[in-house]
Amino acid sequence: MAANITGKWWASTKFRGKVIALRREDQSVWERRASLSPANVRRLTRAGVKVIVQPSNRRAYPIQSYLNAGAVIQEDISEASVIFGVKQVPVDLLIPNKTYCIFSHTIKAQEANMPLLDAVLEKNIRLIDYEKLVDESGQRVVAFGKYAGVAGMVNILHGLGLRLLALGHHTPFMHIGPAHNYRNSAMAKQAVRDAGYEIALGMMPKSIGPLTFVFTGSGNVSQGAQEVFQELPHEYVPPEMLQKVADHGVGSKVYGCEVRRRHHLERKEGGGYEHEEYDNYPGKYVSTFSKKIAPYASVIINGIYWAVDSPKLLTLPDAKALLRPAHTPWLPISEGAPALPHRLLAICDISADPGGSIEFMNECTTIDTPFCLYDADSNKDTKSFKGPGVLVCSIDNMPTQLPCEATDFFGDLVLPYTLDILQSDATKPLEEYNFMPAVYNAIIASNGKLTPNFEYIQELRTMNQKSRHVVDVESNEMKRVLVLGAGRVCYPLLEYLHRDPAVHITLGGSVREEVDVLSRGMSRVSPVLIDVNERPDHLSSLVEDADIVVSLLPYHLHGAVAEACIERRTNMVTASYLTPDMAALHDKAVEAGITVVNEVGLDPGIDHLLAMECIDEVHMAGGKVESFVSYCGGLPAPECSDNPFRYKFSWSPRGVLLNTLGTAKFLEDSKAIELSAGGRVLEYAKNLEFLPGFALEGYPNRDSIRYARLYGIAAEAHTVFRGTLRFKGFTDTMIGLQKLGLIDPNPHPALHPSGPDITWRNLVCNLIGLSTMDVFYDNLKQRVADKIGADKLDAVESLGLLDETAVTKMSTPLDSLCHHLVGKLSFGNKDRDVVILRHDFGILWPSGVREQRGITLVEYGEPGGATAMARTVGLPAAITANMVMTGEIQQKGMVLPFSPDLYRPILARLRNEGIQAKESVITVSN
Ligand SMILES: NC(=O)c1ccc[n+]([C@@H]2O[C@H](COP(=O)([O-])OP(=O)(O)OC[C@H]3O[C@@H](n4cnc5c(N)ncnc54)[C@H](O)[C@@H]3O)[C@@H](O)[C@H]2O)c1
Ligand SMILES: N[C@@H](CCCCN[C@@H](CCC(=O)O)C(=O)O)C(=O)O
Repeated sequence: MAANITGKWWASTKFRGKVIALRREDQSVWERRASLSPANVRRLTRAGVKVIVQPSNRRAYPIQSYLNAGAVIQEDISEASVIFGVKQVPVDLLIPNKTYCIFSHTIKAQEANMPLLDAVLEKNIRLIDYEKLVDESGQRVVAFGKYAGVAGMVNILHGLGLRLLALGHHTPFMHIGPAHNYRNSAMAKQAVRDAGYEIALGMMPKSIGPLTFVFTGSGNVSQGAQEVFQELPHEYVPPEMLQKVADHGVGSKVYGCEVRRRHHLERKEGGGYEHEEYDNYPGKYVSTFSKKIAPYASVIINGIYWAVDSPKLLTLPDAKALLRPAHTPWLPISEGAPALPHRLLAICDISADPGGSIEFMNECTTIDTPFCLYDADSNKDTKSFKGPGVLVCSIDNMPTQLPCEATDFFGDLVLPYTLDILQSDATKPLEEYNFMPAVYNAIIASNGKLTPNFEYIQELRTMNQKSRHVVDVESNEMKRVLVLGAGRVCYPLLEYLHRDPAVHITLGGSVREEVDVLSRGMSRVSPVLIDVNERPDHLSSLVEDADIVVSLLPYHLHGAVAEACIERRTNMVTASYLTPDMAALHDKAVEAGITVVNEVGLDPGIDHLLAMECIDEVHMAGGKVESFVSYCGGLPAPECSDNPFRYKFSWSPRGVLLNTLGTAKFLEDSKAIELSAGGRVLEYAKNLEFLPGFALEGYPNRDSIRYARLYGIAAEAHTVFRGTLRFKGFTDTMIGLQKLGLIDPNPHPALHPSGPDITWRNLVCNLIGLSTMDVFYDNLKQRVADKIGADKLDAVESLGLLDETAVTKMSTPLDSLCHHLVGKLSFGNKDRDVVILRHDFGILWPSGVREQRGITLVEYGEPGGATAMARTVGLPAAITANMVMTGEIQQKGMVLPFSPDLYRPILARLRNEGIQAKESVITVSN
């Protein structure tokens, strides 16, 4: 209810003898406001109220003006029964048994202000919070909001000028200063108007295109901001027209768009918006702001009230999608008139809720440092105008930048309630008073207790304390990562995650030595022995204790881990292909609300990221990808390729061998080619010349046609091929072993672990069908040569497969051979590996020009240190895990890294780790 102060209230005798005080603000050096202006004080003193004003040279209204208004200026305010202030009061300055009217910031149980609330209760203070002075419809009746809007808009126009300059453009906004540089809002508006004349005269650079300003909310803040905006030559458009003006509007004015709830909120189920339902059940709604409105905004001025359970306007992943180049080929750009990096240039978050409606605003800026640049790829803020990102201004005390007007505005609103409040004597029971409902409902504490409406604060505190206690006790406020598998690619992942002191890692694996060795030297890595097949209960409890699981187990075990993650609602990351088993868990993962990111290693992984970066860029510029041929290999560096395979194991040996038996599908000149299992892929090997200094060959790897679809090039590409890279000689040797029957994953009676011992020579005799093992050695060699070709005999012999040494029997020929080869083909301490990844794109541009683009990544490992394979698998997986933990990836279910909000930040962070591909371009024809 609005208070009525009409009539000759000042003539009433009931105010005579009352004493109130206006305290000096001490919460911030910028705080120049007061809650009552000299004009307000004059009215009170005329009514016989004694108003004591504490001296302050910082207050914008000089002390003389309060003196002239009849106030008593003195340090000691203890005589007053009611003390008015703006911001929180230091605990030791709270005077017992008084009524205080302030913004206490305690109603959400804000931790920082709980000591203040405790002191209020202890000192028997009656606390009235302006934020809770509301009318019958729940609308706040006293607020500085309008001036937050005015100051915010001036600030963001000032920031926009500086940001555009850093991006290479002088604009009329350069002549607008920060709000506190102006004596009052009229002078600030004059500066805005002057900038507006220049805009109208066509002085905005053409290459930046039209500017659109989106205002969220329609309350005081938004209205204040729009008052300033309207000083520019402008046109308002409805949200549905925003895209059109963002693309094809003119530069001689700016465009405004006021976005109300109904424009972007819709029911999760069934769509539509209903005001009352939303007020009561905000959780039933989603916001389409990030998809339908934000992509067409140059500047967002956020002035909505945001409650914890209501949908966010912009999430962390939204920022990644928005901060990408806009497709505006019609703008006249050149080196001296560069294109903007993306359309969204600046956000003025006047709502200033860290982690709230603008999720990536995680700390308010200040009047001293009003701006930061938020870079979505690194998920970091910098206090700079230069570099990648969107400019954010989120000062939470903007009205104090225009202190006199803010004081006048607020004081006029609060004065009528002051008349009611000044009867208060905190020593007397609340029941003795008949406060007007607005005032009564704003009393948070009285007579040593929270008032009934605010008892929830105590519950909220208990809840907060409990959850903090759980965090403290159980995880020391740490993020808890469970890494499963302590094999060849694990170390760089651990090292990356362990850099964050707030991360604790549990490293689980079935081999004690592996988990112990890797945990050594990293204080926050705890080794745990676990066989995930044998101890599902143990797995489940480890998963329950984790915030995220990274599975670096052999890929056939990921399914069991994913089931445990679904059961325990824990997110998960793997570097492995999304197998049909894993894909089948998608719906369950969505239902459990968890994120499972797959294929974020090297191949699959970095290959996808680089492919998608190029494909999206080509598509954005109107081109087509006609062919995509990609090879990747984890190899020994050439100087370490001293064995018949020219190969050493830098990742799971069994996986390497099994892959030679897999099926493959690819598209070659519009013809789909399918290769059956059992070794056909090796027959398809061919020599490769893209790095002529290396003797490379390659053969098809799995189903490439699936990726044509997933990459979005199925309709335009005639060739899509993904292959495995080896040094020449690998496939010949492997074909030889296949022909001998050694690459066979099925059990063989001679290899039963509890059967009789057998030598490699005898096993080979058996496999090639010799009835006797007692065969003359030269004869055996001849028979082997007949079977596999004479050219492959040396390889078989030098691998010791014709020796009289015992086989470690592992049931199948493949596993027994794998065990044997691990001994022969492992990296020694002085060896190093190399990873080679090559993409060749055939691109057709709209002009008809054809281009051949090569993307090449060559990475060497450190002798005795991390292999290139481990770095290129472990780092993207670790970066992804980190992004899931920070909320940068929020998509639920089985996720692949094909969208820019994933591949851009992962690639950017890999570049920071020194992992960077090179690009070469050849224009082919016209
Ligand atoms: N995307 C890529 O580029 C890429 C590259 C390399 C590896 N990978 C994948 O990453 C994963 C790890 O590869 P790696 O080279 O480190 O493998 P690895 O064989 O060297 O290590 C596997 C680890 O899993 C452990 N393990 C095996 N069975 C287990 C069980 N039942 N319970 C608990 N632990 C068990 C082993 O002891 C070992 O620590 C594999 O799935 C692999 O296919 C992906
Ligand atoms: N194709 C290259 C690089 C392989 C990296 C390992 N990738 C595994 C992933 C298996 C998985 O975990 O799903 C593969 O088998 O290709 C090469 O063979 O040298």
